[in-house]
Amino acid sequence: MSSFIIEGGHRLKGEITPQGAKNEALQVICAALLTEEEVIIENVPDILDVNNLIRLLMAMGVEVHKLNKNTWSFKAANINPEYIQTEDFIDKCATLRGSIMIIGPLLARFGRVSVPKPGGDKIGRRRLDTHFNAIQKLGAELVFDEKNQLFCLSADKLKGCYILLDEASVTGTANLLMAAVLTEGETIIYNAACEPYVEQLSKMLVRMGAHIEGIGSNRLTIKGVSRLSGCRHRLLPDMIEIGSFIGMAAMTASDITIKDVSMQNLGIIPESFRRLGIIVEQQGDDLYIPSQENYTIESFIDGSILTISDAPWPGLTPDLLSVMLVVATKAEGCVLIHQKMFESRLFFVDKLIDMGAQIILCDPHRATVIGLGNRFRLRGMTMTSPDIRAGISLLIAAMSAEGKSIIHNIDQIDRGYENIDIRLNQLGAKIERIK
Ligand SMILES: CC(=O)N[C@H]1[C@@H](OP(=O)(O)OP(=O)(O)OC[C@H]2O[C@@H](n3ccc(=O)[nH]c3=O)[C@H](O)[C@@H]2O)O[C@H](CO)[C@@H](O)[C@@H]1O
Ligand SMILES: C=C(OP(=O)(O)O)C(=O)O
Repeated sequence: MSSFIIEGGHRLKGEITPQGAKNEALQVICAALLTEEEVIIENVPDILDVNNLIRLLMAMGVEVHKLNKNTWSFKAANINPEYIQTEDFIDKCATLRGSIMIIGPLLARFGRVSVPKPGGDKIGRRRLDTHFNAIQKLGAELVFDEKNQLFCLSADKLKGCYILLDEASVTGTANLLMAAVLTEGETIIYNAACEPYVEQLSKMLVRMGAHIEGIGSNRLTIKGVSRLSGCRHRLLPDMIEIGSFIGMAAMTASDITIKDVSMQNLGIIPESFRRLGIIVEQQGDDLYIPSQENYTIESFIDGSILTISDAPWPGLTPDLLSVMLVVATKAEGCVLIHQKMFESRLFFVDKLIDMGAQIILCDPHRATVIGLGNRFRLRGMTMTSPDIRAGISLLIAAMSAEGKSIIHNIDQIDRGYENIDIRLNQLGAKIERIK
């Protein structure tokens, strides 16, 4: 496992361009399985999760070519049905959460698929009922092979119907949508996740020949077609990386411009950082974060302590709460961070407490941060990254801390941030990668 050695206290200056979005990449790469024709995807981030998914598709028999640094071509004309039964397939699926989204396309195209519990962050229970309950409504049969912990789905024929999701699951919506576009008849998905990445997937599917109405809303109406064609698709910038850079700039009192952020797809993210007192200026489609010595957390209008909590889109993404929590440790004022969706994502605060931050972990979902402003600087420390977003948050903490820090298990960061050490060092950070 690799580690980062970070020398804290360096301010960053300059411009940084966000990578293509990890969570969109995982959806649209799976969508390439829906057609025998070539699908070209641009702006693909060079990160562990995406590379693992590409490796999985290659092993399945998909013809894959890297056309240039961030552009890939996929042709799923000859998928090997036997490989999908092998241990190697199961092991590869288990490396990432996104692998669950091969179910919809493979079931719709080949009538059967078996997958293990997917990998991804260990941030609490991550059930898949929404995926399987919905796909069963389309007519698939589900058998859970307890001994091998495999979900086995089969269907002679899928048939469109009305489906009300029990929760607006992002990967669940994507999976069902990908099955529905090749399913006979009309499928209505209500309580669909409607974040920009699902919207992007829908637009891509329409370019491939699918009929989808209600794109961008939580009610999608799909009229199934018998085949889809190839297409070209470009990923949006990664909103979680953009948010991470905003937080990093604030914590290190840096002056940075985040280029080409696709402002209309950031939703409530810039405003949420503003509530922590951070100046986030829109300049065309860039975000400028000026160097700030101090920032003060707002209170609610009635004077009570601010709460920042996650909610399905257009609410605030849960993937940025760890970053916001770290940012609050250096602010003036108090905030309650309420992580509603995941139950084990806040445990990393013990490391921040060891660094000197004042945080009360109220329960697995809530932490109160008492910002210390400039009265105290975090101390550098040795720590291990438990998950992707805790990882980037600890990196931000280490960059602002006094002295040296070491972060182990940085695979967790590499899962979602492309060459983060190299890109941040170009702006003035001092991060060394050791194998
Ligand atoms: C590969 C990928 O795209 N991963 C993202 C995707 O995961 P993923 O699609 O796995 O997450 P889901 O949207 O299914 O749900 C995430 C968690 O939130 C809970 N939940 C969800 C919806 C809801 O209305 N109420 C509710 O409580 C679920 O029970 C679950 O514990 O969406 C999550 C929520 O934005 C993000 O954190 C992940 O980064
Ligand atoms: C939770 C995340 O990823 P995954 O769903 O892939 O585990 C994340 O990106 O923050």
